[in-house]
Amino acid sequence: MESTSPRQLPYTVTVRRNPHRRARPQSTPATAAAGISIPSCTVPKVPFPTEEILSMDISNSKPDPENLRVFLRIRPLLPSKPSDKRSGIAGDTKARSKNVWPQNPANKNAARDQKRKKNPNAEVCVKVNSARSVTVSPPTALQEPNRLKSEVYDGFSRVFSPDSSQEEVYEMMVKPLVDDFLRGKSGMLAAMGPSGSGKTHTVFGCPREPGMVPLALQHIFKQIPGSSTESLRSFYITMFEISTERGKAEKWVDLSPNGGEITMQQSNLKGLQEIAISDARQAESLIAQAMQKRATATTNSNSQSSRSQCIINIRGVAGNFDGGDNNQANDVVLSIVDLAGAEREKRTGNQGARLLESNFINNTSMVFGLCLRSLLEHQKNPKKPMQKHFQNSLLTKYLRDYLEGKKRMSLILTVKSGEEDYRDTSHLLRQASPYMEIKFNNAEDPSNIPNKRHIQSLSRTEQHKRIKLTGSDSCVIEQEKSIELENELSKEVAQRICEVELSGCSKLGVDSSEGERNHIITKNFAKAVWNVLKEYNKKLKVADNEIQHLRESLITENTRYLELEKELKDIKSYCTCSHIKANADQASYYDNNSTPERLDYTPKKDQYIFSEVQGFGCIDKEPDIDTTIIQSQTEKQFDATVKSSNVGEDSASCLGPGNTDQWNHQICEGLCGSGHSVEIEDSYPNVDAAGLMVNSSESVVIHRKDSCSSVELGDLLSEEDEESSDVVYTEHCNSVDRQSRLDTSYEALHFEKSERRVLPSSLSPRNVNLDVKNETEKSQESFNFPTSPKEYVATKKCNTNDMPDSEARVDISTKPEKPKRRLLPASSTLLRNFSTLDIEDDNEKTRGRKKSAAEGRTRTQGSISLVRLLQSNLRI
Ligand SMILES: Nc1ncnc2c1ncn2[C@@H]1O[C@H](COP(=O)(O)OP(=O)(O)OP(=O)(O)O)[C@@H](O)[C@H]1O
Repeated sequence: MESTSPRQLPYTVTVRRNPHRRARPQSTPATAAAGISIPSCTVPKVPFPTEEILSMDISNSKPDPENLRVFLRIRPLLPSKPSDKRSGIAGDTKARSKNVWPQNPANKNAARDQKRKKNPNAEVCVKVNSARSVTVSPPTALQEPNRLKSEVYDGFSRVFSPDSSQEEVYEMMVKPLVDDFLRGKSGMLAAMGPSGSGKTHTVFGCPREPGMVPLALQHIFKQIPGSSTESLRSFYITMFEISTERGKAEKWVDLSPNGGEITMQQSNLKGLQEIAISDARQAESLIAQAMQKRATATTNSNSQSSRSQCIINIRGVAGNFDGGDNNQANDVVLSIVDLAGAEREKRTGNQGARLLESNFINNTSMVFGLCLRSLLEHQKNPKKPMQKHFQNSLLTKYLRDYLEGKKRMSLILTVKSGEEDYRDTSHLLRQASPYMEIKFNNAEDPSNIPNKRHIQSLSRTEQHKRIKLTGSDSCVIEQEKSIELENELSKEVAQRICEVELSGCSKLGVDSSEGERNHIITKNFAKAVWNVLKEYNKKLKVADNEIQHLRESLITENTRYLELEKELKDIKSYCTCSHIKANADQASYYDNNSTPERLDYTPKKDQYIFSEVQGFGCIDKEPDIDTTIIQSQTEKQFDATVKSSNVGEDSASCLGPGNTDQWNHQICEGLCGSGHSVEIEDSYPNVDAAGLMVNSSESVVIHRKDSCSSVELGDLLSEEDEESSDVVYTEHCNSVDRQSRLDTSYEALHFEKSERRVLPSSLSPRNVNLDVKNETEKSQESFNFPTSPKEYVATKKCNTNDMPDSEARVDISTKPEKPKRRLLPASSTLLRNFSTLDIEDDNEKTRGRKKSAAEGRTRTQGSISLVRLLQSNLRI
């Protein structure tokens, strides 16, 4: 797996927990034809790891989605003032103070201030844990009755402590947005928080402490001379608010110097003045004028509480400002939203119009929060559609793209740290802290990915009047652009897209286009595929080496097989008759050099031959010994049926007592002349005469008589032409006492005729007593007969190739096998009759015995006569 187990790829991706079961390796056609299976070395088929490739982590190809950045700023505890008035802001404080309830909170605030002076940290509900975490603790008075506990909120992009300055907040929160804006990336910053928590202070600030907008403008125009912002050569600013008229309806108000009420058509604001800005000072002046127009009111929470949602848009345009060639397709917008703070009726004590405003403000804040919550839930569970909460307020309608995650935005949460502000602070953090999980996966960049909607919006935007500010006073209203200009802009947009894709764009690190992202994905995928192919190439090389090794092994095995086959043929050739005939000369060599050692060259075969020779004795050796009967050694071995394929086929030796030598010699010569070898043992010179009959193919039955030795060669000639190599030795010495000396009178050593046998026998004279046992022992010592069963079996196997095991078994204790009946030719019958000396007594001698098949035959009169004649002629 895993199989040999496949190698792990370098970009290992766990694709299969349970590796696929691999099919058994199938033998190739070549090996199948050769009948050779190579299971262990067969290279398993490995499927192409498509899943692995697809599951590879190509981290560089897809940037991590950007989360919604949520900041938290804690307003410091401020000493209460009888009347909070901001310089430069016109307000009817007298009129508003009438609506504030309770009418005179000064006494209450004074007591609180004294308490705070004694212990500034005693009444703080928010404590900063770290740069990203805060703990909100309920006041002591609320802990036990309401069972409130401290809450820890973590994960903020940044937590600004009460001591943090505007510059610090700007550097950490707004400056990145401005930098992105200058690089062509739009963004929005929205300030949320309860009333009086410092939203307006953070966004706009005051002359001593300028807020984010003035600092951003200073940053923008300060960076223009540099090279990094040369792409954005002109900027425009729009300022407007969403307020309510007596709480009944929302309205758009243009906060520009000459602005008025505007309307919204679809997603566009009709009548909104866009003021071109050339420097930071000009822009700050416009902001100041806008703040004077903004609706504010005095509440118990804030002496100058904002009663509307204020939006500031700074649009950057590429190209020359003065030339009028505004390429709005590449516009980027930096939006800063100052939301009206949610208010609690009990705390604010609003009544009448303030109360209606408060409801509008709270409703807008609620819808704004619902939109973000819906976006978050949709991102967590895509099956859950986003609710269209944005339709419930003008603010959310305008900020739809941001609230649906299509554009990047940031949130700054402002809270008050006083213990009386615990509920507002806790509510805001519980509501807004989950927004940190919102991701901008499909954030569009209108500067680089223009779409139809964007172009349409641009065309509509061009219809608006533009206010060109050459100073603090002058303004120039630009004429409407024609449709032809729109087409030209579209062409230029297309060219710009091509340039960005081809040149790689200098903004690659910041804003990778879709084409570049696809290119990176394709590139990494190609790398992954290339690595996989390299691994497979290595595997193929290893497999080739194994195949080569197996081929060499196969060749070696074939060669070895051929050698073994050749050896087997040689062995078979040794076991055949023809081979023995071919080795007749070697047998003669034994005749002349009959030493036991030399007979061992083919021990399994020649031992038997030698045993026969041993039993047969020699014709011309030591005539003083009449007869030596050498039984084949180990009567027990040869008493049973011994099958041998080679023994006795060709060897024959005849011994005859005295006057029978000549005849026997003739017999021997006849046998030898017929191609049979005669095995003559020299190691037994005392053998005087013996009746020896060797059957070349089948069997020889020797009957010893007192008068003379007679040899019955009944089967000799009859089976001469048979090619059977099996020889069965069967020796039955029915009348011989193996433990006693042989009686001088010949006892018939009757060897029952068996199918194949050679019975070594020798006839000794009457006066000669021969200890058969001694001879047997001597022969065993002299010759290497297979005395052990194992050796015997080995010998048997060597000599009887075609013999069944059942026939090859040696059963010593069992009865001798009955000779099989055979039809003998006439010559065999004749010879057998001839070998029977006592014709008349034949029937009497066989009386009481088990009649053999041959003896059972009736002789014809002619054969009897012929036998008598031969006997008389041969003087037997
Ligand atoms: N960080 C601060 N440091 C000093 N004074 C602050 C800070 N934040 C707010 N203030 C003061 O607190 C008062 C209320 O602030 P601000 O008007 O900005 O609240 P707000 O959130 O805008 O309230 P509203 O929603 O009602 O408009 C102001 O007088 C302001 O000067």
